[in-house]
Amino acid sequence: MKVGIVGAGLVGSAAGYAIALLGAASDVVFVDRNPALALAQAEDVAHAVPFVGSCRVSAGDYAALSGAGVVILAAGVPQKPGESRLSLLSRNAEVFADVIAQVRAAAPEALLVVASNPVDIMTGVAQRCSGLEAGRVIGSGTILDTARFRSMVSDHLGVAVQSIHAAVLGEHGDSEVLAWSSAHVGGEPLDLCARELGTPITAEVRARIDEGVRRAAYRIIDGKGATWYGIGAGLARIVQAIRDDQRAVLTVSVRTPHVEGIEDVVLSLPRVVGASGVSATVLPDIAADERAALRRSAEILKETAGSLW
Ligand SMILES: NC(=O)C1=CN([C@@H]2O[C@H](COP(=O)(O)OP(=O)(O)OC[C@H]3O[C@@H](n4cnc5c(N)ncnc54)[C@H](O)[C@@H]3O)[C@@H](O)[C@H]2O)C=CC1
Ligand SMILES: CC(=O)C(=O)O
Repeated sequence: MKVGIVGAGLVGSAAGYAIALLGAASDVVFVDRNPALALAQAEDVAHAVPFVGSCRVSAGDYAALSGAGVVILAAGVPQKPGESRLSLLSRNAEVFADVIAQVRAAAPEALLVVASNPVDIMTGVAQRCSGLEAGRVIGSGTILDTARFRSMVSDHLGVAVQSIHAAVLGEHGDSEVLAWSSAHVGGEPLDLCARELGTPITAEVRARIDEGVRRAAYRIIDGKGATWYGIGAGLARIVQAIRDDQRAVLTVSVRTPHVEGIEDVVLSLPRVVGASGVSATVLPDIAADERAALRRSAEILKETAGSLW
């Protein structure tokens, strides 16, 4: 499968690198309004491929996206230190108005995978501009926050991250909801397992992990200006699920008719992801306070999106 990446900056190039190393695509094509950057990223990523396998990596204009099964949208501006994701909306909505029509003309069959922030709202903008059905326009949403959550729980318990099943729901941003009540470790409820291991989830532990996940992007941006490796791998994971029709359950963002009483909102829930995009949602059985927080997150996204779609 050919994967196009529009926006060959830090996130786009990290996604291309992860896709190439994982062998998640036969071809990766970078497109950027700065063609010299796209070409340089393609050349650099291509030089990693001989160490691991085979993937053709190139750069081009929109026409080069022809035949792509997936196009990742990572164009636009990132946050500055201290800035929230939602503050990027008007600037990145303008970028998408320019990009989506050209992507659709070049690659009409492609599923769109959105990374640009605020990713939930940008996913709604991409869905509206593209005219594609909702499940074919997938925001990376909280796939990264879920990875951060699982990683911190794994560190706390001293258990492999692959054995931690836990999800972050709602906005990819400040109002996101860590679904503690539905978290499991190797099939056992998290609280029970944590007590058995002698590493209970006390109120302090919970607050530390909640803050650690919710503030991760701010911390990393303070330290190195941007985040890219985590989301690069998350985008590659979505591409794998589509390419292999895995029907994997991933926390990604799509336009959703109803969430906790809020209608027509774009946010993350655990979704079944395969060759046709998102085909179903698996709503976890979460505690009442988490449901209320999910409703609040949906309200914030709905209010911020305003009349964008
Ligand atoms: N969803 C997530 O979890 C994450 C999302 N992001 C978001 O990803 C986006 C990209 O971030 P970075 O790669 O760090 O930024 P960057 O500035 O390194 O790259 C953005 C690229 O977009 C290109 N671009 C801008 N307008 C364009 C247009 N009209 N057509 C084609 N290309 C255009 C720029 O030339 C640049 O190369 C930001 O909105 C950022 O907030 C960043 C990290 C995680
Ligand atoms: C920047 C961003 O959205 C993140 O790292 O979560």
